[in-house]
Amino acid sequence: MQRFTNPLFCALDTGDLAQAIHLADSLKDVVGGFKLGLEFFCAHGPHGVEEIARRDIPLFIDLKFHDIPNTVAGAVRSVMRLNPAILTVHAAGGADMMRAAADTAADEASRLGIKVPWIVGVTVLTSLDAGDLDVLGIEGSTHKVVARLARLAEKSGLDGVVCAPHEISTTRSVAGRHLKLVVPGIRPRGSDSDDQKRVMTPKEAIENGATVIIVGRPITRASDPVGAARSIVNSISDL
Ligand SMILES: O=c1ccn([C@@H]2O[C@H](COP(=O)(O)O)[C@@H](O)[C@H]2O)c(=O)[nH]1
Repeated sequence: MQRFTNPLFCALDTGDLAQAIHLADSLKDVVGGFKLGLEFFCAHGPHGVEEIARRDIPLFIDLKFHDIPNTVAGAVRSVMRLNPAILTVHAAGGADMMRAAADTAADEASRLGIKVPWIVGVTVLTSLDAGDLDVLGIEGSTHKVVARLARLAEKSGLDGVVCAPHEISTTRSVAGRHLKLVVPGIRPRGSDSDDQKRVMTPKEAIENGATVIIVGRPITRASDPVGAARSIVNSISDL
C-alpha cells in the first residue's frame, strides 16, 4: 500500500513538456508528489509520464476513467506500466466498473512486482456547485451526493475518493477511517478560485481530515512556484 509523508501533490497541468520538467525539477524536494492529468497526458502520453517519473517521486496519474468495466479494466492494465501511486475513475461509472479497476490494478501490480496504487473515485467535481447538480438533474446537496458515491466506492473496493474540502467531514462520517480522501479545490487565502466553486485553504482541508491535497495553479502560475509550495507546506507542517 502506498504511503506519503508529505500530503501536498502539485498538479502539473500543462501541454508544454519543458515547462513541466522545469517545474518538476524545482518542486521535487518540496512537494510529496506530482499529479499528471488529462492536459499533460493528452499532450505527452506515457513518454511524458516517464520523463517526470525519473525524479523518483510518487505520481498521481489522474485520467478519471469513466467507461464500461471491460474498457476501464483495459485502461488500468495499460497505465499500470507507468507505476502510478494513485489512479482515478469516476464513481458515477458504477460498482462493477470500480470493482474491475481495483481488481485489475491489484493483479497487475502483483504481476509487475510493484506497489498497488490507490484507486480513488471522483465523486462531485470541485468545479460544480448545488446549482450545477440541479441543472444536471441530480437530486440532493453536494454533501448527499458525495456521501452516496463515497459509500458506493468503498463498497466496490476502492481505496479512496476525490471530494471537495467541504465534504470531508460528511465523507468521514459515512465511510471507514481507512478511506483515503484526495482533495482538490485548494486555494491559499487571497488566491483566485479560477474555475473551482468549492474551495478551502490547505490548512482547513488538512484540519478537516484530507489525506492528500492537490494544488495546481496557485503553485504553477505563481511568480515563485517553489516559494508558493513552501508556504503551503509550512502552513500544514505542524497540524
Ligand atoms: O473534482 C476535481 C477533480 C480533479 N481536479 C483536478 O485537480 C487539479 C486542481 O488544479 P487547480 O489548478 O489547483 O485548480 C486539476 O488538475 C484538476 O483536474 C479538480 O480540480 N477537481
